[in-house]
Amino acid sequence: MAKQTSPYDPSTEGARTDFSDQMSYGDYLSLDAILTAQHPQSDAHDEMLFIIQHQTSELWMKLAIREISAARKAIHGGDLRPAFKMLARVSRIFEQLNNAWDVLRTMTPSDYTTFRDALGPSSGFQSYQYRLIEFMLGNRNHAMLRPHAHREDITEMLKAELATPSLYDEALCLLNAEDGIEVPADVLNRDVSAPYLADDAVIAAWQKVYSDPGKYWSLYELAEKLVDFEDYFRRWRFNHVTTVERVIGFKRGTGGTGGVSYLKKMLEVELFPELWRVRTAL
Ligand code: HEM
Ligand SMILES: N[C@@H](CC(=O)c1ccccc1NC=O)C(=O)O
Repeated sequence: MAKQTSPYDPSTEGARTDFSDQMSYGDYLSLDAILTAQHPQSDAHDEMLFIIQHQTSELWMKLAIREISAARKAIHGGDLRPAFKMLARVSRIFEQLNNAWDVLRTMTPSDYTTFRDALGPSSGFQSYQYRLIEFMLGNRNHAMLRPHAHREDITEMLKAELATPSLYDEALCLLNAEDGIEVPADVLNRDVSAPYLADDAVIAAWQKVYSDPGKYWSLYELAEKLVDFEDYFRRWRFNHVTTVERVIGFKRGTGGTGGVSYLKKMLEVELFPELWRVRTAL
């Protein structure tokens, strides 16, 4: 007969068990707030998946914003090593977001239509953290402020970002600070709130860096970190549009856009245009 053993009790080796007046795991992480923040608008089984997918994406975006903001500050101060670490982390965050589409893809059009109407006019198009990330990276379109007009605090925050040099503006400023490399004054002194337009002289400046990586190693590494990040960002956009086509076909979006047609147009956006164009010149 098998010997009867009682379940192991971790408190015998000192595991703490009394949190009546000490901070516990749930206290530290505010789990009561997070785990009671799911409010499905229907009885559909898949709506919880949809909500948690978006909430976790917003949490990762919160971290990405913090890292991009700190990286931009470090680049501004010429302190590249911490900036590299933070940009590498942002790429990994987007890799995480890219992998998360695999979970959402388990939701079929039949599943989604059971609760799509309950979403009303709400849409990811109104994600202010997503818009902030786009603005920080330099994709600055004032029309994207409009869905936030009903929230003065968010509008102010997004407008403040539009008035701040983007991550790429800071990279170009550093590029210009390098001996023997020049970025045109009209690029450096541009209206930072306007969309960035590719410039041939900036391609030439990056070309110097890529033609002699040993001499310009820090700028070379910075450029590659930015390209790496844009690569992951493009993959996020592509995964999104492919999932959308798979789930709603060519229906209009709840946000009012053409849906897939709008998202395909967004695939054309280039964040760091000269870093892609310089490759043709090498
Ligand atoms: C079945 C899943 C999804 C569908 C069918 C869907 C559909 C759409 C559509 C049609 C748009 C265009 C705007 C509109 O008219 O509504 C859009 C935009 C957007 N969605 Fe989704 N989406 C899905 C999942 C997600 C997820 C998981 C996220 C992550 C946060 C997300 C974030 C966004 C963002 C940020 C935009 C604005 C993109 C831009 O302006 O470039 N969506 N989505
Ligand atoms: N735009 C989607 C709805 C949607 O996906 C959505 C709705 C509310 C909150 C987040 C969403 N995700 C991305 O747009 C649709 O047209 O079905």
